[in-house]
Amino acid sequence: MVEVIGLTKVFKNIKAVDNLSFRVEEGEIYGLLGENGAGKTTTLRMLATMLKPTNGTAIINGKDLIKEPEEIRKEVGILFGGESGLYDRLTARENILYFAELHDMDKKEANKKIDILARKFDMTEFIDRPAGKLSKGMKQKVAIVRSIIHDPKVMLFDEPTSGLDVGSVREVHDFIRFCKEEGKTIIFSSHSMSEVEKLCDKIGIIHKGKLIEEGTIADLKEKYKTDNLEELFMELVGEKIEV
Ligand SMILES: Nc1ncnc2c1ncn2[C@@H]1O[C@H](COP(=O)(O)OP(=O)(O)OP(=O)(O)O)[C@@H](O)[C@H]1O
Repeated sequence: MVEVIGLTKVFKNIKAVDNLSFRVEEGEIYGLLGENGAGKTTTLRMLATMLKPTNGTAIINGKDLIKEPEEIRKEVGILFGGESGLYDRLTARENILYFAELHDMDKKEANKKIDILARKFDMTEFIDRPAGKLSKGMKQKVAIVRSIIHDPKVMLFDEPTSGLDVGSVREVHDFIRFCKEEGKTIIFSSHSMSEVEKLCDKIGIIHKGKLIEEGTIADLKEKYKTDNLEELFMELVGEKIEV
């Protein structure tokens, strides 16, 4: 379970995230939807302890983000879109093992787990090849396994499909559904309502760092009397721009 409480991040004169609060239950996929610069990445980086909040906190599986960052790190996995951040000269396996070591995992155990996950995600053919020689989709699979090697209970996805082809997008979506089946708590950021609509149980619309609307797909359709959530999103965000 994740409960975000008044989370705020100020960079010099920019309030990137402004008093954000929302809650995600176990086994639920929460879609954080917003345009470029809305504050999605900053929110997820704070939840992953990669950035220190200016204010507010989050309770992740009973642990406090501010008071127990080391504990939170064990609970959380994060997958980014775009550059996968792998070391090109290391093999896919070595990249994952390096990350497993940072999480104090036993090397033998980690290797066993990599073999299981490599079979699951159809990676056995390239798991021992240098990451620099892999395609974008293959690299994203390596990043996927790296993100769950320590078996986190909470998964954060920051626009994980950006720059991928249709087949790879489907694989990432399948992985997100797999995480849900495993009972993980999932927060997924995107600027595409159709992508969020396909995957998420609940949506939070974020604009200029603030949560401006929240609900299930059915709730939002009912509230705004529309089936076209993409249009609704543009309207909500557009309205706020004019204010
Ligand atoms: N390290 C930083 N220093 C200064 N400003 C930053 C920093 N990181 C983000 N910002 C600013 O904070 C705001 C929110 O950025 P953020 O990356 O969280 O948005 P986003 O919703 O993830 O957008 P995108 O879809 O483009 O990734 C933007 O105005 C951005 O310029």
